[in-house]
Amino acid sequence: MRKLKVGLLGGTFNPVHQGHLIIAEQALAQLQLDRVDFLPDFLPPHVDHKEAIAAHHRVAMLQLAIQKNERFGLELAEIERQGKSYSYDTMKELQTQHPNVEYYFIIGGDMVAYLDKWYRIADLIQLVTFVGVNRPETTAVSPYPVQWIKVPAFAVSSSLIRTNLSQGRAVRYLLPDLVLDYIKEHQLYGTR
Ligand SMILES: Nc1ncnc2c1ncn2[C@@H]1O[C@H](COP(=O)(O)OP(=O)(O)OP(=O)(O)O)[C@@H](O)[C@H]1O
Ligand SMILES: O=C(O)c1ccc[n+]([C@@H]2O[C@H](COP(=O)([O-])O)[C@@H](O)[C@H]2O)c1
Repeated sequence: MRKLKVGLLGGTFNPVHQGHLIIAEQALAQLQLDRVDFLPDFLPPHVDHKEAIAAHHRVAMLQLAIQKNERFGLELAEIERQGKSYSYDTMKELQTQHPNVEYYFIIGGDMVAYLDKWYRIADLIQLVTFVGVNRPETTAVSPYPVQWIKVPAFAVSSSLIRTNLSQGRAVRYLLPDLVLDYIKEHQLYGTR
């Protein structure tokens, strides 16, 4: 039986934005995946501290953002496990639970250079295929077996959205309308 090909887009999603949706859809189409699951972290595994709003808000916004795409899903393993969200721990758990699934872990092209800093990277590359999101004009290289996809650059980030929101600047169309409505309704990121 053919294994199911599932993409995972891991991140903090603080908040989710169009850049995330664009790369998930491109990975789905270019690699002919069956599904892409968004994987929100509980605590980002970086050495430097990264603040994020409560997980239930980040998850609620993700649900609103993906609800119209039947091939997008949510993977809540890291939220349920709590603690630091090391990808190795997550993939070990998911592979054990779903042995009939082949996982593709989607990461921004800039992050590929830092893969050697990831927790148990040598073991992790046995569990997933990394998908590097590259810009059309650049060449992609890595000592690790990364499968590259080319996606037009859309330079939005969650930090930019948080900054704009807190300073009353425009963010419409940088993220889905429903997510922006949720942010305003719950007065997140300094909105009122
Ligand atoms: N505009 C974008 N284009 C391509 N990849 C992106 C973009 N924004 C985020 N990503 C990738 O999506 C994944 C999850 O990102 P994350 O949730 O940390 O969002 P972020 O916008 O990078 O957040 P922050 O600005 O808070 O650091 C990462 O692999 C990141 O590289
Ligand atoms: O496991 C690690 O050591 C590790 C180090 C850096 C990043 N990651 C994962 O990579 C994904 C994107 O990270 P970030 O910080 O860009 O949101 C997210 O799922 C993180 O858990 C994982």
